Amino acid sequence: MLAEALPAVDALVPEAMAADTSGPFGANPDSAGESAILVTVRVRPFSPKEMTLMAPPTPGRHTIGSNVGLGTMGSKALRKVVHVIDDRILVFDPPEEASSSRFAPTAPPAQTNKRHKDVRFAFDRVFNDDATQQEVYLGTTQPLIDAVLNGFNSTVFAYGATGCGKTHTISGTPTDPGIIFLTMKELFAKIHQSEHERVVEASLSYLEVYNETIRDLLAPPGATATSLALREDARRGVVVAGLSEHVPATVDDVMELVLQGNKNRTQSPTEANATSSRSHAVLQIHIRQKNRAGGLATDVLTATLSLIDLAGSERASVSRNRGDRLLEGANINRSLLALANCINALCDERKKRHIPYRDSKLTRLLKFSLGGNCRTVMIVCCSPASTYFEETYNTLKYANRAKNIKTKVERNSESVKAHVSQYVKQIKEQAEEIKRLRAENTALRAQPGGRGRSAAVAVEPARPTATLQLAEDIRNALSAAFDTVRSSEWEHASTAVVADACAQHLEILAAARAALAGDNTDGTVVTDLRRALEAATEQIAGHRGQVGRHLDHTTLLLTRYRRDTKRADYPAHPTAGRALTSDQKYRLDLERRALELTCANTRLGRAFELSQTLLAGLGRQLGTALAGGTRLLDGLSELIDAGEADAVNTLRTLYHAALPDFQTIATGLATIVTDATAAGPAKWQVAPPSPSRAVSRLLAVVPSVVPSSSSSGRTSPRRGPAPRPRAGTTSRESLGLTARKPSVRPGRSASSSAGFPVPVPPSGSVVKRPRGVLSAQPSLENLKPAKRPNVTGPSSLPPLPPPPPMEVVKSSPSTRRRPWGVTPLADGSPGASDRSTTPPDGDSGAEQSPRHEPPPLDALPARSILKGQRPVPSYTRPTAASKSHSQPPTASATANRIRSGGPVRSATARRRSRNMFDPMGSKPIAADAPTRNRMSARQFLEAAKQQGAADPGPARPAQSALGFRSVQNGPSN
Ligand SMILES: Nc1ncnc2c1ncn2[C@@H]1O[C@H](COP(=O)(O)OP(=O)(O)OP(=O)(O)O)[C@@H](O)[C@H]1O
Repeated sequence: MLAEALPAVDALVPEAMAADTSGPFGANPDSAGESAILVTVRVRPFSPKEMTLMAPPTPGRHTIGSNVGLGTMGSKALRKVVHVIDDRILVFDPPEEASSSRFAPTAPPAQTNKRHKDVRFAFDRVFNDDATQQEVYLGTTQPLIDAVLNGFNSTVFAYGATGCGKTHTISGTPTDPGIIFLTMKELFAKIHQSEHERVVEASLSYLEVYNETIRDLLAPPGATATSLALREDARRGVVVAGLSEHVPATVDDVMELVLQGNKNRTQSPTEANATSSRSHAVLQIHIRQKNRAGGLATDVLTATLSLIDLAGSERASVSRNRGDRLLEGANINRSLLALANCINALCDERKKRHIPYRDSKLTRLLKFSLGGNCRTVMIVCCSPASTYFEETYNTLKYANRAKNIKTKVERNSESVKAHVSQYVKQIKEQAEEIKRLRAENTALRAQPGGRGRSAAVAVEPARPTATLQLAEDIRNALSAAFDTVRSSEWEHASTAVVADACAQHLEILAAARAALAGDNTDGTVVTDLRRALEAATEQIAGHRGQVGRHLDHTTLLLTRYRRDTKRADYPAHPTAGRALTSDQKYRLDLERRALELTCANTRLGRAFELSQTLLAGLGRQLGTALAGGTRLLDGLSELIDAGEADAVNTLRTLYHAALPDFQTIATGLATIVTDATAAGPAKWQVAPPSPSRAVSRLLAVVPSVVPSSSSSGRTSPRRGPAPRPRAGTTSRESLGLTARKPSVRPGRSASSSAGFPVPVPPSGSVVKRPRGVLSAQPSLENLKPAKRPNVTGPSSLPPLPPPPPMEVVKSSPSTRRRPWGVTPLADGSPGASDRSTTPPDGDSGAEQSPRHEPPPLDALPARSILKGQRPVPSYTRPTAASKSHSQPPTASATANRIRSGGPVRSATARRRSRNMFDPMGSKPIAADAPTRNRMSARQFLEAAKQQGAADPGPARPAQSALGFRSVQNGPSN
């Protein structure tokens, strides 16, 4: 029934609001276009003081006065003049009956004839006195946040009479925060949410308009409080010049700034409000944002959210303010009147052409909020008490009028074309962003059990844990250790191989020496020599094969271990702090064994290489030795038909001619063995021969081959007594092999135990060593070789048993050839062509070398002495130059030819030459041996067998002297 009596609510609602059913700003609050100011009303509850003035609910008693203001307070009881019907409609000053029956059930029934205004107002939203701060926020400001973030300016201002709850609504209390806190909280939350998409910059300013002056509430401490000027900017709107701007990072920063500004705000107690704000406060948040993925032109959105707490209007007559308060009230009222005029003008089509914004600072500040590009929310605060009757009524009337104000909102979007330099900046920013995100990602991963929001990011390889690190350390330590010993291992291995091989070489040499030093011309000498050489060759070849097999075996093992090591991967994530797992131990063990094998493999490889080198060297040396032996045999074969004396002399000549070859070999080998044994004992799995072993083996044969300097020179090499060293010769001790009983002082000449000089370098000189021999210097005390100055040439060879004087055997030239061109002189001396004082090959080196004096005749074999003949001097090794430029002056022409490989050879000799043993296929034994085949020891033996079978040579001593038959059947004798 009452509802029917009430005027139609819809008639009171503006058209714009009638169409708006979905929200305070219509269906799409973020769309551009015309927008009406959102007008909301909040009715505060009665204050405790007002509650005491309320008329007791005594029935039948008139307790509510007429329309009285504050001036009438105390004299008459209060009544409620604002009745909220729903969230959009309120009734101002309803009749008592209606009030009592419908709006105020506790109020007494009206018993007066007083006329009530009974005006209904419809607003966008009406909040009753029990509305919470959150409800007010959600119904007024919250929709603006998205608008601001979409580039729309927005303003929220609280309007109303003093003491009606404007500050309470905008700022609130610490326990019940108002719109500022709630707005900032959500605004910053949304900014953080969009951080990965947009760069949002937020700044804040806070000012007050007090007595028509603008003051910065956040001015830095110490700054002079000056009135700030207002500027109008076509693009930015109204700007307060000199206003400080602050950049809060969080909502806490905002609240700190707001509290600081509130402290600075002018506030004074008045009769109406103990905490009356005497100024208009304007808090502005400036938002500037752009997309992170910007192109050539970047859209920059800017917007300003203004939260304004106006000062309350007051009637001077009622507020009883004096002095400053009165002045403040006058200014407040003036600015609010200017605001009311602007609102009236904005709503009046006729006056719309001129809006009096300039009438006050407040209206100038709110110019764009009321009539410009801005979404505006007006929160009208009013008191329900009758003491605020006039103020509330006027406020509601203005608010109702403000509903007609329409603003034209536009998105503040600005397209900023990026300069090239902008790209650099962007790249830098994005690089920093990536860095920051990576750090954040790493931090999130480091959290135990937490993947955080980076779970979607590609999983990086796991960082090594402590256990894995331990395993790595162990492996590295193993590697380092093996690397350290590897070089010394090589050294030892080399030494061992060289020492072993050199001992064998010396044995060969000793055997050769023994064979050649004898006067056995029946062929067994050369047979023995050949046997010794072949045996040594076979031995070394066998040794080489053994090393090669070791090498193959270890290579195979190494490959296998490496493959297994690859298979046994570390567990992906071993648990930190635990001991190594069995898998890890297995892998480490594999690695260790692989490393050991690597070392062993290296050692064996080195040994193999060395043995190969030595074998090659040995082959060359054997070839050289056999060349001499073959020449000797060739000579022997030629001597078959010669007379005994001639043959013996020729043989001796040949012996002396071949000897330098062996001496040279011996010199090199002695150096090798000295150096090798001095390098120290080798720790090698192939047990190296100890120096003492090598020496003892050598000594076992050396005494028998030391050439005797006494008597006949026919001393049996194996059975003869040990020779006594003499001046110019070298004993065993001088070789350094029995250094415990040195017989040669340092500095004196020395020769090897085999009767050969040991080339010890003089101080500062360099001794050329055979290939494959280590350069280690002798260091063992008992193996020091004796020093011998200037022993580099054949001229330093010790004197050897000279050949006996040639026996002149008269024979017919037709039957008795003189194949070697020995021409006896008439006086018993060699002929004029026989330059007995020079080597038969004309070696010029004789001039540089001391020539050995011939031994006394009685020292020569008796049967070889020929009267009037001078002994043939010992020869030095012929040089290539001497071979090519000079002819042997004397001695046997055959011997010279044989020695020089000349063309005059017997068929047998040529055949022997073709079968020359050259096991390693090394360089030609001599330049004059073009037809010599390269044969292995086995091939050599085979060839010998075949030749022996094919050409047994019934009575040719030369064949037996070659030793072929002896290889197969033993020495012929
Ligand atoms: N909704 C409300 N709920 C509870 N208390 C309120 C409410 N609104 C206002 N008050 C109280 O009323 C008193 C005055 O409020 P407030 O200071 O906010 O008024 P005002 O409009 O800001 O006055 P002025 O214009 O003089 O500054 C304060 O003590 C405040 O706590």
